[in-house]
Amino acid sequence: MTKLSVNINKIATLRNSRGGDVPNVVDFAKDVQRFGAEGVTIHPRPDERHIRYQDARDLKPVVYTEFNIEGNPVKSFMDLVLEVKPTQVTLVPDAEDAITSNAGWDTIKHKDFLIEVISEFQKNGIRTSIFVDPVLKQIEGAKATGTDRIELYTEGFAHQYGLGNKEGIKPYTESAVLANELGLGINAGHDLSLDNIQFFKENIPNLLEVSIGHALIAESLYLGVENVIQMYLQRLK
Ligand SMILES: CC(=O)[C@@H](O)[C@H](O)COP(=O)(O)O
Ligand SMILES: NCC(=O)COP(=O)(O)O
Repeated sequence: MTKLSVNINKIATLRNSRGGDVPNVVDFAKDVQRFGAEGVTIHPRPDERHIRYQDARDLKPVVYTEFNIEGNPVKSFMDLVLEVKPTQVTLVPDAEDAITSNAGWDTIKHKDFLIEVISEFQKNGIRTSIFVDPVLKQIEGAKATGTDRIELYTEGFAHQYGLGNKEGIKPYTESAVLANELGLGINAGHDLSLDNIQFFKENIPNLLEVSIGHALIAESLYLGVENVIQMYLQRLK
């Protein structure tokens, strides 16, 4: 059984574009859980261009499924996560000016740093996951950090799958087999979608959780727009 955690960053992006509170991210989080989502993911960035630090605090009392906060463990992020105490923190080595996450950790180079921050979160009862590329030595390196889980960075798979190349799954399957042998839990995310999720799941043994945002929100727009247009037309008769 693989849990679906909905990343609601894009809802905050839409809200921020008008400066008000529509759509409301807390209501959206309540609704995705009502509709069956098994987790809510946010990825606050230091510039707060979508999810704001205050959103994390406001979401804490309403997220009764798994609450996953992702981000680069700079001091302000660490303080926030230690205050909010989500179910899981996912550490992502994203540069401040990156449009979106674009690489996993070098778990060998940053081993000491990761050991330190991971143990701090674990001491506070927060499960840890670290964002990694599907590279065997990076999975071994992840094990050495003491993390509970890894999150496989799936952009490469999604890109290849979109081009019709199913071989792109291979490094992910091999990484998952190794992670299972090492006793690491396996999450995955980035550019997963209705098109590629089933194939991905079928090829990853013991996939515990996926976090999906960009495609899921875009798909919701496409799949909902007909209904909403009919509702407007009804009111304009
Ligand atoms: C780690 C990861 O792949 C996602 O959290 C992704 O980075 C979403 O962040 P943005 O919504 O800022 O693209
Ligand atoms: N961890 C991945 C995530 O939360 C969502 O990534 P995306 O679906 O917005 O690419």
